[in-house]
Amino acid sequence: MEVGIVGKPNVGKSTFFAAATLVDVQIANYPFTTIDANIGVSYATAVHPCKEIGCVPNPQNYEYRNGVSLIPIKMIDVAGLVPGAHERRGLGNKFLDDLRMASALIHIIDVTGKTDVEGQPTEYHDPVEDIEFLEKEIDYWIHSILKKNWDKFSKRIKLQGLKLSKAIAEQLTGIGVSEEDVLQALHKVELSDDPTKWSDNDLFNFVRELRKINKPLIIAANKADAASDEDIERIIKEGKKRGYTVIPTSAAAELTLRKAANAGYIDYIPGAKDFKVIKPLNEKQKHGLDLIREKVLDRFGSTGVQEVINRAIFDILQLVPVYPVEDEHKLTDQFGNVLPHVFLMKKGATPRDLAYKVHTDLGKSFLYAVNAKTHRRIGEDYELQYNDIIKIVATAR
Ligand SMILES: Nc1nc2c(ncn2[C@@H]2O[C@H](COP(=O)(O)OP(=O)(O)OP(=O)(O)O)[C@@H](O)[C@H]2O)c(=O)[nH]1
Repeated sequence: MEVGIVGKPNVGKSTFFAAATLVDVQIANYPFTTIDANIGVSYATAVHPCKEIGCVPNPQNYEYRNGVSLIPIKMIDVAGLVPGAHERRGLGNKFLDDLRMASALIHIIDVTGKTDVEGQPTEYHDPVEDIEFLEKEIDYWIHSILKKNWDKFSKRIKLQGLKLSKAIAEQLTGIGVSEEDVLQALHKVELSDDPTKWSDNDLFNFVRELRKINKPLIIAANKADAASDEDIERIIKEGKKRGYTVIPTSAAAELTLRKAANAGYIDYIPGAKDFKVIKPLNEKQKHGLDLIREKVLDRFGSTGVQEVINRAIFDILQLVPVYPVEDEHKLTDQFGNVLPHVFLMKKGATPRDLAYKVHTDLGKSFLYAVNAKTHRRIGEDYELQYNDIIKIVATAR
C-alpha cells in the first residue's frame, strides 16, 4: 500500500515526508526500506489489541509502543509539481511516474497562502486554487493516456464487442486502475455503452470520476502554526465542498518533535497531544519545544501529521488492521510469538482473503477461520473488522 505526498514547491512536502518517515525503530527490514531517496517507511498508528486484552506482543512485521501498533506503509515523496506537469513541464515525467505507484495521495497545501502557484513567496495566494490545479493535472494526465488512441480504441471495442470496463482498465493498468475502479466510475457518469458516441467532454467527466476512485486524496493544510483560525476554517469548508477531508498540520513541528524524541530528549509518540521531557534541555531547545506545545499541540490537539497518515490509511483507503494467529488461545504463531503479524485488509475482505495475504498456499488450502476474541468459528462471508485476531484453519499441506 503506497501513499504519495504531492503538492507544489515550498509548501512543506519535504518537511512532511522527513517527519513522516523519521521513526526510531529497532528493526527496519521491511521489503521496501530504502529503494529510492524519495521512498520511505512511514507508519499508520492504531490501538493495539493487547491494550484491550492485556498481553505483551512480539511484533515481527510492525512496531509496538505503549499500547500502540505502528504499522509500516510505503511513502513516496512525489517529485515537485508545477502547473503543466502533464505536458512535461518542470519535473513532469518524474512527477507522473511517482504518482503511478500511489494508491492514495496526501496533498500538502500552504494554508497561510504565502506561496504562489509556482512555489514562490507572495503576499496572498488562495490555496483553494492549488486543490483545483492538482485535480486538473491528474485529470489531464489520465485523459491524455486514454485520448491517445481513443478513436481506434473505441471503434475496436464496438466492432469486436469487447467489454468496455475491461478494455479501459487494460489501457490503464500502468497507473494501477482495476476493472472495479472503471466500473465504479462508469456507474457515476452514466454514459452510452457505445464509447464511439462519447464526446471529449464525456471522456473527461469519466476520467474525473475515475481519478477520485483510483487516486483518492486527503488534504494537509500545512503551516497551520503560522495561519489564522479564519484561513484554516475556510479551507476546511472549501475542501469539504469538494468532497475532501482537510486536516491542519504543522510538519515543521512534527519534524522537531520526532528529532527530539530520536535524540532521547523527549518521550513522544507520533500523533500524541503532548510530549514528556526526559533529558535536560538547554534554554534554546526548551524554548523551541515550549513554543510547539503552545502554538501547535495546545491549539490543534496534535501536529496533524500522524492524523493525516492514519486517515489516508483507515478512512481514504478503508483498510483495517487484522492479526492472524496459529494458536487462538495463546494468540501466538508456531514459535510462541504473541500477535506477531498485522495485515492491512481492505474493508469488506474476508478470512479467506486474509489467508491469501498471509501466503498463497494458505489461501488455497483455507478451510475456515476462528475469531480468537470470541473463540467462535466465523463464516465464509464474514467481513474482517478493525483489530480482529483470526486463526485460519487449513487442510494439511
Ligand atoms: N511555519 C511552518 N513552516 C513550515 C512548515 N513545514 C515546512 N515549513 C517551511 O516551509 C519551507 C518549505 O519547506 P519544504 O519542506 O522544503 O517544502 P517543499 O514543498 O518540499 O518544497 P520543494 O522541495 O521546493 O518542493 C521551509 O522553509 C520550511 O521550513 C510548517 O509546518 N510550518
